[in-house]
Amino acid sequence: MFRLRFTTMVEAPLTVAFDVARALGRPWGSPLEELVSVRPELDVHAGAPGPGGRRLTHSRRFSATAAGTLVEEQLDWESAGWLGGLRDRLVLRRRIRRAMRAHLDAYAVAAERRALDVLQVVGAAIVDDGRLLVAKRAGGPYDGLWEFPGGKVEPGESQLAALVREIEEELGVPITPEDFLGEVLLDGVVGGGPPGSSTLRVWSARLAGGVPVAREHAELRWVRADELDALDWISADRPLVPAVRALLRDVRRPA
Ligand SMILES: Nc1nc2c([nH]c(=O)n2[C@H]2C[C@H](O)[C@@H](COP(=O)(O)OP(=O)(O)OP(=O)(O)O)O2)c(=O)[nH]1
Repeated sequence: MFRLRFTTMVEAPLTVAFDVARALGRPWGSPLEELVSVRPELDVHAGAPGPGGRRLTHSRRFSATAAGTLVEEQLDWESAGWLGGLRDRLVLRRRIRRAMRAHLDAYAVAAERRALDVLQVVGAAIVDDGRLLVAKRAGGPYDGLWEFPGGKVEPGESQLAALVREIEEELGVPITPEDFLGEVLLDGVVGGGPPGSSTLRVWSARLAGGVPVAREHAELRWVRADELDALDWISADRPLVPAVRALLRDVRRPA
């Protein structure tokens, strides 16, 4: 058996990175059978490409980072017999590595191009004195639910520039974004792109002056870590609550 690992960083939301990877398939002819598919985190396929009784398992993991989606791939190759194993190691491994590299370069370009058609939402987990600033939506389908202040990234705008602009518009204050906290899938169509493609990416942030005012929200509230669970969040945001809780605990820990 031999194993090959590849990593690719894609400037695209998790959903786009996952969907484009699935659509492009793999750089060899024979189809593999799906073993696991957890959109947008994990995709595992296995099968016997070509003659000789070899078995190949191909796993792809997708994780959100500040720079985009990190795609980690692993190929586990079981050869038929001792001689087959030697031949596969000497010849096939190099060939697969080359084919995968070309495939992954093309994949990154395709995913980044597709990402331009998908509307992206950014949010700020603004912390101060061990508390998080949460905002209650006013009107629309999420009326009365709590969220991270933020909004949609405009075409050509960087995500962090959009975050700073949205907070200035919504709360009337400047912020300094800090650490990337995570990315979650948004429900339905946020606007533009196929349904289910948009995600919310959240950064921790600090106030850089002033006092936040609810210009567009029904209410703003500073909450402690132990109050997070009880809030009536937009349901898409809930998976981010543990990261926010950890953030508030870190902030409170003495240096
Ligand atoms: N800002 C924000 N939006 C969220 C969160 N969770 C969530 O599902 N959303 C959804 C609600 C909206 O469909 C979309 C963000 O739209 P928005 O209305 O806040 O954006 P925007 O300020 O740019 O709005 P607009 O001027 O274009 O109407 O993302 C969240 O925590 N924060």
